[in-house]
Amino acid sequence: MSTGYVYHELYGWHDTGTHAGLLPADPRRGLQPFRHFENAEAKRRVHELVVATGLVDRLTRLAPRPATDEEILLVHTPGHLARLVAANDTGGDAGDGGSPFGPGALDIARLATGGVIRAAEAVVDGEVDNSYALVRPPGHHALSDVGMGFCMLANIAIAVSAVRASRGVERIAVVDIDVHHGNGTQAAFEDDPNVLTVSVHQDRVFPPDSGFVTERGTGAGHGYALNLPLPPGTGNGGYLEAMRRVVLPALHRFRPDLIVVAAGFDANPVDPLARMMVTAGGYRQIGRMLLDAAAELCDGRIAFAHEGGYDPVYVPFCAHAVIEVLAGVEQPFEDPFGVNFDNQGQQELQPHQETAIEAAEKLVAEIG
Ligand SMILES: Cc1nn(C)c(C)c1/N=N/c1ccc(/C=C/C(=O)NO)cc1
Ligand SMILES: [Zn+2]
Repeated sequence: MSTGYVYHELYGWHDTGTHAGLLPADPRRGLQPFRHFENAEAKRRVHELVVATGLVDRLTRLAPRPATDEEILLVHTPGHLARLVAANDTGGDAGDGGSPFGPGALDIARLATGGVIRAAEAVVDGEVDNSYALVRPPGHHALSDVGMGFCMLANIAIAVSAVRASRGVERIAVVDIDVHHGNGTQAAFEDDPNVLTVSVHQDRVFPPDSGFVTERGTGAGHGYALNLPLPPGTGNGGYLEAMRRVVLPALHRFRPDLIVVAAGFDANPVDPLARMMVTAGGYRQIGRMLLDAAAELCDGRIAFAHEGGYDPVYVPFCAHAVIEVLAGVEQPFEDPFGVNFDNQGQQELQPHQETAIEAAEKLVAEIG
């Protein structure tokens, strides 16, 4: 099993400044300066754990390249790119006031997008069996004409469009396990029946009023967007049931040629930006299920792109667990927090979670 791995030190240099977590510091509003939640720490520490455990020696390092204007414009408007180019010397905000960036950020964002493209291309070309792109800034909230939710460029939507254009890949499924709704990826392929987008997320955390089970895609794409908003507090039991009853059946009906995973780990029990309880062991099982689906449906072709996940201590164990599965590691590295989190009350599937799952499960049969 060969697993491609993309990481570059420049991803850690993306400067999101000293917001008070999410909002610009402002003494008049009582907002004391503090690092932005989307800072380098969690992702840099994922890489450090991958190196320190020796897992990196079992991976095939793939060097990222900057996404070209042409690739970016497959998804984004010229106006959006022009605004990012214009702000590249001074720094600015991706568009929603909560997504700041420093000088040169567009260069890093292009490298993140290009890293996901490289990871996807390597899988399609058979250079590796599967891949993991540990990139920053994230991308799954970026819309064609505006960035948001810490995202400047729609990394996965651009990579999906790029491999379709350059390699003629027909049917691509994007599974978004980030705890926030993958609104940007969904919007990019809203009317496209050849791209299935499935997002499992905490109900209405971000973007606000987004990710309802009623959002199904439009026109020819109706039925090819699937949303499963889960209640706060959902743990491994709820997530694995969502995988078994919604995500995997949807993939089997859609029969993709390639699976791309928006791998956010902010559904973990100690993440500052959500309220779920998925452990590294839970993520390991989710990764296993997705890898098995790829093996059954598309010769194992699956590429993961890192999205959110903000706790610098625990996210490394969650991402490491998934990368171990991709690399076929038999003896997983132990999660030192796992026992504690597994023993938390109500980790198993709860009735109100099953109700949410049933609502999405009904829609799977409509995937053509
Ligand atoms: C609260 C609040 N107040 N205001 C004004 C804003 C802008 C607020 N939250 N913004 C958020 C909250 C969460 C995210 C998560 C992103 C992610 O991890 N995606 O995967 C992004 C922005
Ligand atoms: Zn997220």
